[in-house]
Amino acid sequence: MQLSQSESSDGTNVSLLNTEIVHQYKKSLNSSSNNSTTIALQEAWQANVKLFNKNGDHLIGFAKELNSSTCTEIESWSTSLGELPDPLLLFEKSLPQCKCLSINKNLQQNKAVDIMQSKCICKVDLPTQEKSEVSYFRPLYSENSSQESKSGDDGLSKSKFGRLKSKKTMPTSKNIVDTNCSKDFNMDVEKPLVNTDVEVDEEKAHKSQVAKITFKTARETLLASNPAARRTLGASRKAQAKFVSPMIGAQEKQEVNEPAIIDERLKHIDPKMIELIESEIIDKGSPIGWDDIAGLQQAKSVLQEAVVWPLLRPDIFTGLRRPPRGVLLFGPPGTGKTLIGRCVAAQCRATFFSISAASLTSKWVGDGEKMVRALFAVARARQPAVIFIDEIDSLLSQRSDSEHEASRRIKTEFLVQFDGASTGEEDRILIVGATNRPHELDEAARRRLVKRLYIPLPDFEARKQIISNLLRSEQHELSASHVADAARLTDGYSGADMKSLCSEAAMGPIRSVPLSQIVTIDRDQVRPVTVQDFKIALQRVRPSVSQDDLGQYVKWNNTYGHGF
Ligand SMILES: Nc1ncnc2c1ncn2[C@@H]1O[C@H](COP(=O)(O)OP(=O)(O)OP(=O)(O)O)[C@@H](O)[C@H]1O
Repeated sequence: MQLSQSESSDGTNVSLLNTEIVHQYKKSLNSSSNNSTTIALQEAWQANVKLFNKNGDHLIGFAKELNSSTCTEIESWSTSLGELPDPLLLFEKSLPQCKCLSINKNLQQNKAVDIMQSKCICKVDLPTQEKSEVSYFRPLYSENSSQESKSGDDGLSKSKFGRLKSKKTMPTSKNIVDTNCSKDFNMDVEKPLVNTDVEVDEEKAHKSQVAKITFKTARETLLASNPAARRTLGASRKAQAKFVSPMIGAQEKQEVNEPAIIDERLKHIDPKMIELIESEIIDKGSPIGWDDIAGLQQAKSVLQEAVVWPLLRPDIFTGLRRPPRGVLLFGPPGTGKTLIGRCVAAQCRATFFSISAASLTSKWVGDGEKMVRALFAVARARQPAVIFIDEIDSLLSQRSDSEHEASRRIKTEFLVQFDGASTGEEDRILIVGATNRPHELDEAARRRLVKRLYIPLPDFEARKQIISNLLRSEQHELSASHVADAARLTDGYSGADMKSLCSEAAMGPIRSVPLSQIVTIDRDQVRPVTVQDFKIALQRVRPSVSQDDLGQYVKWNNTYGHGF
């Protein structure tokens, strides 16, 4: 994504404060589907917020001066603008005001010029240190900007406030260059102010003040804090260019520790795939702790011992203590398998890659194989890493005659990569497979997923904990014994069912609000969740797992499971 469309010959990014850019920036921010880009854009946003807000008062004052004698709407406009935290809105609103129709009318009567000359608040000179921060403020799209810059003074002496005479519409990339506006904005603020001519002096001070408000693109912001990212951003990047993660934290870490290895491992990987993995597959949700997972004590302690400690201390878990590289979590749906995967990754301070096996064959049709290769390559570059494969049965199921050729190839590639990751002594990659259909896994998968842990339905204590945890963020009237009653009545419910139950109960207070008040009611006036709400919810939310299914899991666990 390219935000800045022009660079001056000396490499300085130049930009013009206009709605075109504001719009473009905003659009990029909203439409960015790529996490790395979004972060970079947000960095740019933050940088600009500071700049814009710092100068917001000045802009408002300036526009107010422009309008004060004529425009009746200016008072309410400036009042609301004064508190405006959003710099883009500020500019969207303030720039058109400078082109106020009534000003134009008054200009013809020479009134506005008088006002500006006598009252302009921009006479304040800048402290020397601040001047050095001031950057160019000239048309982004003008190829002749340097020329125009030279002629800027002339233009100004002819018509100091010529921009007010420009077209009523906001400048576009095309008309900016043609109007006096471009001359006015076209100033070299590093030139010393000339004190002999008071008018010119004021004018320059005014322009310096305005010129301080410089739009920073995402690229500029990112490069300022992370110069190495230059290699990954912008048009100069070739398809086979070395990958340098645009993530600022990760970048520093990689640069310092092992840049050569990372680049080497990703050399033959399609950069688009890497970007896709970075944005869609790496889970960046809030970290999960063991206490966030109710019950499942045995599974948790096995994982702690067999996986977390070894990943944290690879130096002492060697030889016979070498950890398994593959873990299988099996059990009914909604029992916390994904939660466990995320928790393990968080505890190991590992990058968590989460992918559904089904999406390899459907979402990335034709590219599944490449995606598997890229996934493991990125995981190697970002290790320690936990690769969580949901519905792993659909990837590693028993072979059948009807098996599609593409699926077979993905499966083969997966096993090759898996073996590569488990034999590499230095690699700290854990593959966690999750499935609701363990009996469909083939022998090759079973052999590789060494630790096979049954994740059953939550027991009474776990259900109590789930209800308590979920109610913590709600206003409610349930005592400990009420929670216990609800837990007793939910035998056979999965963790996900428990969550649905609590959500349903939490809707009770909302449903009791009269329809006419639903939009206006104060949050504090909504009544707390009651026992009665839970009773109603229990009639509506039923368990999703059948007893027959449970029997199958227990049987498979007895045969292949870890056996706790
Ligand atoms: N043991 C648990 N403790 C706390 N919450 C749980 C637990 N199990 C399930 N939940 C709740 O259920 C939701 C779904 O859990 P999760 O996605 O981990 O289940 P899953 O076993 O991976 O399901 P599936 O097999 O359908 O992918 C969680 O977001 C959480 O709110």
